[in-house]
Amino acid sequence: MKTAVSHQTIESMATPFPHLHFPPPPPTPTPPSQDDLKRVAAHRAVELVESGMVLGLGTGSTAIHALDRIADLLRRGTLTNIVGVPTSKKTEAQALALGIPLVDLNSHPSIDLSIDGADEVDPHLNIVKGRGGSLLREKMIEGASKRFVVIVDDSKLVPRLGGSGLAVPVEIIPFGWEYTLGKLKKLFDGVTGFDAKLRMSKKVGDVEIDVTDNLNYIVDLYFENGIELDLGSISDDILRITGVVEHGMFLGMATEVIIAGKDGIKVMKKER
Ligand SMILES: O=C(CO)[C@H](O)[C@H](O)COP(=O)(O)O
Repeated sequence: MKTAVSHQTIESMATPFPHLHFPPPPPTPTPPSQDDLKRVAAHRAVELVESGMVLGLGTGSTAIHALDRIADLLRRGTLTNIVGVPTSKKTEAQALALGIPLVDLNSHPSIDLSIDGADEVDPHLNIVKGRGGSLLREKMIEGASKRFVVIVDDSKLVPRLGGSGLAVPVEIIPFGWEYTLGKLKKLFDGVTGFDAKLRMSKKVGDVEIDVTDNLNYIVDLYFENGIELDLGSISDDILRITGVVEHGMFLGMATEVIIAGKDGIKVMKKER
């Protein structure tokens, strides 16, 4: 009893109008997560999809948001008669699970619109792709597209390719891989901070070489200061090495890049 009285006294002292009930202050808004930003960029890109289109379906944690949205619009009947060309086996499985009808590049060599993520985007809309290992199919499908829309959160913007410290991937054939790796190392001999490594993947209790959907290997090229050389020339030089299948620099291919940041969406468009 004594305790209750003294408690009320303290409360009355703390609140000048103890009979009034004040609602709790509104919660401070939490900043969007990186995944929220990826979703925002993806949903904006899907606004470009029209019924009847042939779509290139990208690979990765950003592209999956586009797939989800397309599937949702198909279910609602807002979009009809869409077919997708998947850029990887993983995307193929995801699209099938979501009920997106699929075709392939052989039957549909001209694609209306491709939507895909990227690892890096430079100010000229050149991009690096292939951290997920799907660079070859992505480059074929996105290269066959009338419109290629890249969707990223703003952490992917770099002043020059290679500048994020992530790799520029190169897909090579398994035969003689050490020879091809050696040739790639020689190409950038003398470039400060350069390194090249065969991509390894961890399997349960074991370490194994990463194998692409095309049963090839990947060499990751690291440029400590980003690529300071002419991108077109080094693209040609890499592709000239016998044993190299393709690299992950997509130069001049993106028609637009949709960038989501905490302050909103920015769209960079290729100059015509
Ligand atoms: O090129 C890719 C896969 O080969 C991906 O698009 C790229 O790695 C970006 O992935 P994420 O959206 O998960 O960051």
